[in-house]
Amino acid sequence: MMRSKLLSLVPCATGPFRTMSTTTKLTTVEVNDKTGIATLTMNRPPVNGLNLDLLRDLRQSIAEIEGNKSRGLILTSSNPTIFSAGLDIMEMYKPDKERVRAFWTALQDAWLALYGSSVPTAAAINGHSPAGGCLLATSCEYRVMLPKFTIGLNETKLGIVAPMWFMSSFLSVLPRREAERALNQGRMFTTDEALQIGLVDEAAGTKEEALEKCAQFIGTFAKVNPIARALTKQQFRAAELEQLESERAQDLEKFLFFINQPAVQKGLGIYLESLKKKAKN
Ligand SMILES: CCCCC/C=C\CCCC/C=C/C(=O)SCCNC(=O)CCNC(=O)[C@H](O)C(C)(C)COP(=O)(O)OP(=O)(O)OC[C@H]1O[C@@H](n2cnc3c(N)ncnc32)[C@H](O)[C@@H]1OP(=O)(O)O
Repeated sequence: MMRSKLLSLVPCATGPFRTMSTTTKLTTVEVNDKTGIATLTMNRPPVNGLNLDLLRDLRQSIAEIEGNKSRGLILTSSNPTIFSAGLDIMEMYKPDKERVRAFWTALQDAWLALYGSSVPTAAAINGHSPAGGCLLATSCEYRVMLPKFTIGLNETKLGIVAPMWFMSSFLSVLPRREAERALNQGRMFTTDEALQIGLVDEAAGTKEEALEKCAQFIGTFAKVNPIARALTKQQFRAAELEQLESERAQDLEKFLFFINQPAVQKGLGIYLESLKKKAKN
């Protein structure tokens, strides 16, 4: 994919300074040349639905951030009210056989890249973050969320099941008892509830403040040897990463089998209709 490079002056909390910015249609990577921190912004209107293209783009941007020696990665959204609406249901509803395989593979790749990233990661959750959106946020090491939005793994409410590795990310943040209950209930947490339970680390009043708090978290590693930090993180996350690596073919087949069940297709169709009806009103 062609990626246009440009230098831009962008305002930020500590004043305007130069950032190196790489833009594709669906994500933007901006590296602050003072802090060395990269901001990875999802930009797929209307709701940052994670489709094949956005997932591939995300993975490519994560690789780029690791390759350009950034000091950290902050994941956020260009949409003022939605971090990500999760997986694009259109990829799973009446799917094309080949595309849906590529879609799930791209999701596995994006998760492996983000959860296993060698750089410190933080999510500035500047909008709603259901299901796959929550997966992205909980794959990061730190979360700062804006008020009056919701976050959680709501899969059971849609009649679908979050795979083991979705649960791994959730479990790396929440105690097992809380994670199990929330997943079984398909519970969406408000910002206040998420803060209280520890699903997010901090609240912020504005996106700029959220980005600043994420940058402060990444700054806590300034005096830590980066190789020792990266290896320590990878040791913590190795079991979950290796599990998906070694079972990704079976995971794909399980997904395909499940998603092609008539009852699952019917449920997704009804859910899509309800979303569209709500959007019209
Ligand atoms: C044991 C073996 C297991 C194997 C695996 C089996 C199964 C696989 C499970 C996979 C796990 C799934 C993870 C997911 O992420 S599923 C997606 C879940 N996401 C949601 O439930 C969110 C739905 N969306 C919303 O709640 C809202 O849209 C919102 C994000 C809160 C934003 O609200 P608002 O600003 O009011 O926007 P609208 O609702 O009006 O939406 C605008 C248009 O966007 C369409 N939309 C919204 N979300 C999605 C989506 N996720 N996918 C596709 N399209 C979406 C919506 O229909 C509107 O479209 P329209 O303008 O054309 O009407």
